[in-house]
Amino acid sequence: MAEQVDEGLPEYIHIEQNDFFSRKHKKQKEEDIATCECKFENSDPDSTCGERCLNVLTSTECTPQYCPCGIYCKNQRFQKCQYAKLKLFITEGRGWGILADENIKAGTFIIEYCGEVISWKEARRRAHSYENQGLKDAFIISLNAHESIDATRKGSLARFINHSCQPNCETRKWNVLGEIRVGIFAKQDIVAGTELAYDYNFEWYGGAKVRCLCGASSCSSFLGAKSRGFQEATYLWEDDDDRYSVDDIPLYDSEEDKPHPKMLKTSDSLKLDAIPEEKHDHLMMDACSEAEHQPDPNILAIVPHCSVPMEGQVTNDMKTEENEDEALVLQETNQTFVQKNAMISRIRSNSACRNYYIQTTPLSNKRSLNYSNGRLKQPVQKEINTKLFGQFLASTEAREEVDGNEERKKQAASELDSVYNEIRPAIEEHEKDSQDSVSTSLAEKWIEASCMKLKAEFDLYSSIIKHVACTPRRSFIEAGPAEGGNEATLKK
Ligand SMILES: C[S@@+](CC[C@H](N)C(=O)[O-])C[C@H]1O[C@@H](n2cnc3c(N)ncnc32)[C@H](O)[C@@H]1O
Repeated sequence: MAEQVDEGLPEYIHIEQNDFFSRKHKKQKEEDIATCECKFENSDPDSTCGERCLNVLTSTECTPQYCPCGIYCKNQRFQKCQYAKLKLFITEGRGWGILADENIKAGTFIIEYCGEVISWKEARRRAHSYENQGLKDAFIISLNAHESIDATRKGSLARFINHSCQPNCETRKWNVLGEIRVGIFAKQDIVAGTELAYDYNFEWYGGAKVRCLCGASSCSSFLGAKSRGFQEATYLWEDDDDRYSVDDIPLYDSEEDKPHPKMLKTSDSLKLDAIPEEKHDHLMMDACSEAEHQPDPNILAIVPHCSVPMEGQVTNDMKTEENEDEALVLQETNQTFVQKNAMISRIRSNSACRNYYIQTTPLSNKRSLNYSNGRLKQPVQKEINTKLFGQFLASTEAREEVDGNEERKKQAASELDSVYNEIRPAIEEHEKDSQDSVSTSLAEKWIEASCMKLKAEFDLYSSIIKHVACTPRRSFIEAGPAEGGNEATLKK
C-alpha cells in the first residue's frame, strides 16, 4: 500500500511550520501579546479558551506562558499542529486531493496551509519561473498585501486540497505569535470519506484557461472565471463577429496535467499510506473526467527535503535550493515579460485564494463573462483615432491641442500603470479582503494617478468634441487620405 502511495506522489518537502525564505520569524514583543481573560474551571470545558475567549474572537492564538489557562489552553491549534485526520488520494482528473479521515464539525480547524513565506515580488518571479518550467499546478497563495506562501517546494498536506465552486472548507487567517498564518477550516459538517475543497477564488491573469472539474452544480467552468482578469479577457463582443473568434485560445484541462516525476519519500506519520484503493464515486467533488494524472517529465525536479525532521528522511542542504534559485533568476533574466499562464494564487483572509493578474492596466468590473457555444471571445480595446480627428480639423491650434491632450492622456495612463504595478498587492488585497487595508499614502497615490488619467481622458475627448463641433473643418481633399482607408469619413 505504501509503495502505491509513493508512486507518482509529487515531489515536495513536508513541513508543518512556515519556512521564512527572506526574513526571520517575527519576535513577538511582550507589549503585543494579547492575554485573554479565560479561567480554567474543571466543571466547564468551554472555560479554557473556547468560543468566548477574547483571543479566539479576534482570530489570535494564545501565547504559551501568558495564557491564564496554562497547559489547559485550547487556543494554540496552529502552534500545536492540532489537525483533523486526513488522507491523500488520487482524484479523477484533478490530480491528488485530500479526504476527511474522520467526521469534522463545522468551524473546525482542519490544517494549516504551510509553505515558504516569500515577498510578493519573489512570488511573481517564482510564478513565472514555475510556469516556464511547465509546472501547471498553482501552490502560491497570498498571505497579505506584501507576502505570499509558496507551497510548491515545501508545504503541508493542505497543498493538495483542491478547488470547488461549492466548497465545504474555507481559508482563514490567524495571528499566531505575531505572524499571520493561514488555516483551512470546515465550512460545514463534513462526513469522513468526503473530499475537502475550498474556493481558490483564483484571479486569472492570462494565458491558458484551466477547466474547473469540481463537479458542483454552480461551477463557473474555469478556475478564476469569476475574476476580473478572466472576465475582461473573455468578454463577448458582438455575436457572429469573426474578428473575435477564439478557436485558438489555449484551454488547459486539469485532467491533462501530469504530476511531477519520482517523488518524496514520506514518513508514515503523514498518513500518505492511506490512499483508498476503491474509486471515490461518492465524493462530493469527484471529477467529471475519466483521465488519470500522469507524470510530467517537464516539471522541475526538486530534491526531497524536510525541514521538520522525519524518520528515515535525509535533511537536504540549502545548496540545491540556491542553485535552483540561481537557475530561476537566470532563466527569468532571459525571458521577456510576456503574459504566460503562470499561476500565483492568492488567499484572501478567511475565504480563498486567487492569482495575480499580471497586467499593467487595471481592469474594470463592468464586463461580464460570456460564452458563445462554449467558446470565449477575446477583448479588443476600442480607441478613438485622434489622428483621424486631427486631420479633420482646419486650425493648427486645434490639431495641436488634440495632439497635446492625447500625449498627456498616454502619459497619465502609463503613470497609472506604474503606480498600479507598484501597489498592486495592496490594491488587490484591499479589494478582496476586508481584513487588510491599503495604507493612506498608497491609497492617495493610487487615487491621484487615477484622477490624473480620468482628467487627461476628459480633456482629450472634450477638446475633440469642442473642435469638431466649433472649428471649421477641412475638406477631405485638403486633409488628404487618412491612414487605414477612412476616406469616406473625412469627406465633408
Ligand atoms: C493546490 S494544487 C491542488 C493539488 C493538486 N491536485 C495536486 O495534485 O498537486 C492546485 C491545482 O490542482 C488542480 N485543481 C485543483 N482543483 C481543481 C478543479 N476544481 N478543477 C481542475 N483542476 C483543479 C489544478 O491543476 C490546480 O492548479
